[in-house]
Amino acid sequence: MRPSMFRSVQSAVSRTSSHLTRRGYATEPVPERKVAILGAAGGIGQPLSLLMKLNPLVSTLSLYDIAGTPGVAADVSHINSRSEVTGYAGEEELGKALEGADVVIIPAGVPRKPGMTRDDLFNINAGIVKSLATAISKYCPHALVNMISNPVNSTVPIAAEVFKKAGTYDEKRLFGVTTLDVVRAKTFYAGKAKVPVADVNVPVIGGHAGVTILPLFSQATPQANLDDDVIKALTARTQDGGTEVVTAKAGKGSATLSMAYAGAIFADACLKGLNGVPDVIECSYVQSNLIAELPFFASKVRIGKNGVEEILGLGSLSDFEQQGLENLKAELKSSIEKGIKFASQ
Ligand SMILES: NC(=O)c1ccc[n+]([C@@H]2O[C@H](COP(=O)([O-])OP(=O)(O)OC[C@H]3O[C@@H](n4cnc5c(N)ncnc54)[C@H](O)[C@@H]3O)[C@@H](O)[C@H]2O)c1
Ligand SMILES: O=C(O)C[C@H](O)C(=O)O
Repeated sequence: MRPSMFRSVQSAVSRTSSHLTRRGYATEPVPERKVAILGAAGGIGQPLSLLMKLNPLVSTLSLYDIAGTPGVAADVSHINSRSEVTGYAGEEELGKALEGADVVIIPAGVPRKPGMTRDDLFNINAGIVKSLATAISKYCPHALVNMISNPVNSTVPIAAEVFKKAGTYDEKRLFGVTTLDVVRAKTFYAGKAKVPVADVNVPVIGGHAGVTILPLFSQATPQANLDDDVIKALTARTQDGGTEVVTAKAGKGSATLSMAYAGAIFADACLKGLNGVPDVIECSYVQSNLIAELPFFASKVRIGKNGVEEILGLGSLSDFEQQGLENLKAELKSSIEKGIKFASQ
């Protein structure tokens, strides 16, 4: 667990309802925040529900799925942390699940099996995302939306189109969650650079599938003089990280635990941004004008009270990364167009 998150979890467990620190001094009251998780009974949804229950910034935790959420909610609700937990099951309860949500996290949809690409999930997940986005535009149009469902490169444009049609689109409030790529890049880099993983930072740009995932190891900190072939191998491993897990799970799904961790980190950043914490910066796949032909692109973004406050520049890229950027454009462009076309039908 990231050290700051570990401290959050510790303080969640020790915090009282009157917001006293462990030493007993009164602190600033923490704002009320409702977080809804759509797909909460799934492989990602369950551990993500647990992690969000441990987050002291959450006051109401709303767990929605087509089935199974009352059990998940009953289970995590016994944890002695701040939030009140409610489970909602079935479409007729979706409105109640979403009403008043500040942050909506969406890990709903089918995962990959060995041999599949993320795009192979499009036919099923596009429809799921479209209907969930329609409900968000109706019940909590101002929420920050954290899209986890794959293919993220297309599901984010789908949600954007749905919101546009409903007249509720605010590009600052829609995020594709690419945090797992960053988490992987940090872990793999620390292993090769032989530096403490907790100190490592690596920006990951582009999108969230294969070559569209572009880690910028030239900007990794702490810097290490790794050979070109090591950087190439680290890049390939980060791009194939999801497939590595899908293969190892041998038909039983894709990354769930590491994704729940990554999703919890990103949602925590959104909550901190909403609460006015300064300098909250994470990589995310958002509407962007950094690359002319790619209306959605992952890069470092500053998250604030209204969502995306600033899209940070890409910084200087090595020749290898510059080539990687050229290589990802065609695939990312076509995934974006596929999502937009689907949602406009
Ligand atoms: N962004 C990322 O980095 C990342 C990482 C891992 C997985 N994923 C994606 O996340 C998605 C979920 O993965 P998983 O392993 O949790 O799958 P899962 O099958 O274990 O869980 C998905 C859950 O979604 C629910 N669901 C289906 N239709 C729904 C609807 N209309 N409304 C609400 N819930 C619905 C299912 O009932 C199930 O509980 C997949 O698309 C997967 O590819 C993304
Ligand atoms: O690889 C997958 O299908 C799931 C997810 O996108 C991941 O990166 O682990």
